[in-house]
Amino acid sequence: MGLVRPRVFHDIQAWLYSIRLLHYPRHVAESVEVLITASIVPRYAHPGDAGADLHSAEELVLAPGERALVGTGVSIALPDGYAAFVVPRSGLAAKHGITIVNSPGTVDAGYRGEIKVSLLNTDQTESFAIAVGDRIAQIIVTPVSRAAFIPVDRLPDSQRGEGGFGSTGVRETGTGRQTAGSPMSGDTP
Ligand SMILES: O=c1ccn([C@H]2C[C@H](O)[C@@H](COP(=O)(O)OP(=O)(O)OP(=O)(O)O)O2)c(=O)[nH]1
Repeated sequence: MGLVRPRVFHDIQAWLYSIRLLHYPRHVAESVEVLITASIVPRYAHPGDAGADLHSAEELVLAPGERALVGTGVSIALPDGYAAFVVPRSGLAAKHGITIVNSPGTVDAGYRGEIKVSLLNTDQTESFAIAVGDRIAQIIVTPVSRAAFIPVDRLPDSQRGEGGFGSTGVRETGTGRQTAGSPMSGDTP
């Protein structure tokens, strides 16, 4: 069982990390080699970033509410047991309402075609112009398990049971306030 330390201990520890008297534990994840053909090779902007930026290979304008499948000029060969996920950039989403229709887009290990991004302009009034080379999305490469699905008549019990789709509400419980969730099958009353 882990040692339970008071909150003040962790606050002091965080301060020692910030003034570099203690070294924050570093976990250097193993990197994986991914063969690529690309007009612009995706790049991680900072150490520790999960996603590498994908660039547009096309020039286009997305009108308000419009979507388009945009080429990136990138094709990859992932090792078996890996997948890549194409996900939105938070800055484009927050500033311009640009998102990805099928986020996360799944790139299979066996796919050798060009990676494309299904961009959507959710802004109701502003068009969004994209130039060749603009960073339009990011790609996350990660190991994936392949499931062996085993049909059974009954699933084992669990604490969550069938509760889902907002069954725990929105507000923190234990504050004496009513949570905002609506009862769903599997909820406790
Ligand atoms: O955002 C995405 C999503 C997918 N793909 C590519 C890679 C992926 O391996 C392939 C097929 O994707 P998916 O399996 O999601 O598409 P599908 O609609 O099920 O088509 P398919 O019948 O070809 O599998 O398309 C992209 O380039 N960008």
